[in-house]
Amino acid sequence: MSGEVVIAHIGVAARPQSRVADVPARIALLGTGTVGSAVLARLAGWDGTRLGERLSLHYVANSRFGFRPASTAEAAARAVSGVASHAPPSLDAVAVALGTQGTRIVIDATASEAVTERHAAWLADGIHVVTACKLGQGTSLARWHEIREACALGGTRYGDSATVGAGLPLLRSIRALQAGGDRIHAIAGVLSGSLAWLFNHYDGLRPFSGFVRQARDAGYTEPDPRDDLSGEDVRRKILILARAAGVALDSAAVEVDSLVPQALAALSAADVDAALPELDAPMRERFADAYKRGEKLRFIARLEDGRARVGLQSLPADHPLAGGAGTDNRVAIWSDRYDRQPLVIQGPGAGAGVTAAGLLDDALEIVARG
Ligand SMILES: NC(=O)C1=CN([C@@H]2O[C@H](COP(=O)(O)OP(=O)(O)OC[C@H]3O[C@@H](n4cnc5c(N)ncnc54)[C@H](OP(=O)(O)O)[C@@H]3O)[C@@H](O)[C@H]2O)C=CC1
Ligand SMILES: N[C@@H](CC=O)C(=O)O
Repeated sequence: MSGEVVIAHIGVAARPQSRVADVPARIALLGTGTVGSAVLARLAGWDGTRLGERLSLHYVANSRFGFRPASTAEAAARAVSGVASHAPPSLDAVAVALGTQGTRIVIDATASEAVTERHAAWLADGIHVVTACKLGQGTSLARWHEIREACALGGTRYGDSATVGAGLPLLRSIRALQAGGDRIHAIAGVLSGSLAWLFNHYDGLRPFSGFVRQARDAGYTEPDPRDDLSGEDVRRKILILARAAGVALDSAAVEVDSLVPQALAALSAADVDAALPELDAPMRERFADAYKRGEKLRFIARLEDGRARVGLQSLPADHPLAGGAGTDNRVAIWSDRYDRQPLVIQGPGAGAGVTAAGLLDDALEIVARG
């Protein structure tokens, strides 16, 4: 029914929200790096298709400039060219560009604290947020609550599929189990795509630092690879999973065993690349110890009995969590129904294409639900 206005009530104390049927959702994309440019490419590939008709891009920004694109193809080209004549980026411009009517969605493909700080305000104002950034739900418990409350207030949704497993059906499965009355007992597995890739490729012969550079250049690491190597990225992911599973875990309650030597941790981001060889000797030693026992190194997160731990482990080669290839995440979930044999979910856990697809899946789901 073209032109019909629907009043949607989602969540507790939802604000009335108008939706004009058959009008595409208005999108703002923040971040045009590895993930953001793949979002633009996927959107541009949908031009003229049924999927493309559901989403309309109204604002694009990175840390250097922001603009209102004429089309997704133009946005993709301008974002890549980085033309200096664009206006500076503005987070205030996001809501203005999205307007006040219809379904409005911010896609956050940054790792920015400043952008994350806006999530709750957008949600409370009726703007949905779809994010690859883990700083919203994977840091303080207070912020996690703030986001839940803002969703309830604004009648909005927080699309988080890309925050864990780069869009793998992990959060979705945990929520589906709970919706069916299951309690989650434990979660364990490989949650970092870059660390999976590193330990699937490191051979103890060539320098570990060279593999880190390759993983960074392939777009698997965080903008600062120390966020992966320190276990911080995995801490955020296990927190997101734990909270989704009903365990209100505080960030400080996760025990994290970092791979980053003190000297490397203390450097500014600009000096990290040159200092990556600091990793080589300690990693060679850990690899050699595991190799002697016929074992494999895997960076594992575990949640059990309301406690979580994250760190590098040496596992027998036939251990269920030692499998997988490339950037594979491999996660086991124990619940009431999966009490002896866990549910295991495995697949690529980093990379531009899968992450962009996860973000746009969430955006399309919001559009479908209205
Ligand atoms: N890479 C992957 O495989 C995955 C990444 N993620 C998450 O996706 C997010 C993005 O990662 P990735 O694309 O690899 O990172 P990149 O460093 O490649 O891109 C980050 C982008 O964010 C932009 N940016 C930074 N600050 C702001 C700001 N205040 N406003 C607007 N844009 C800003 C940067 O601008 P500029 O271009 O000017 O530097 C850049 O375009 C991260 O949170 C990461 O954890 C999640 C799953 C998988
Ligand atoms: N740096 C992250 C990217 C996805 O979240 C990882 O290595 O898993």
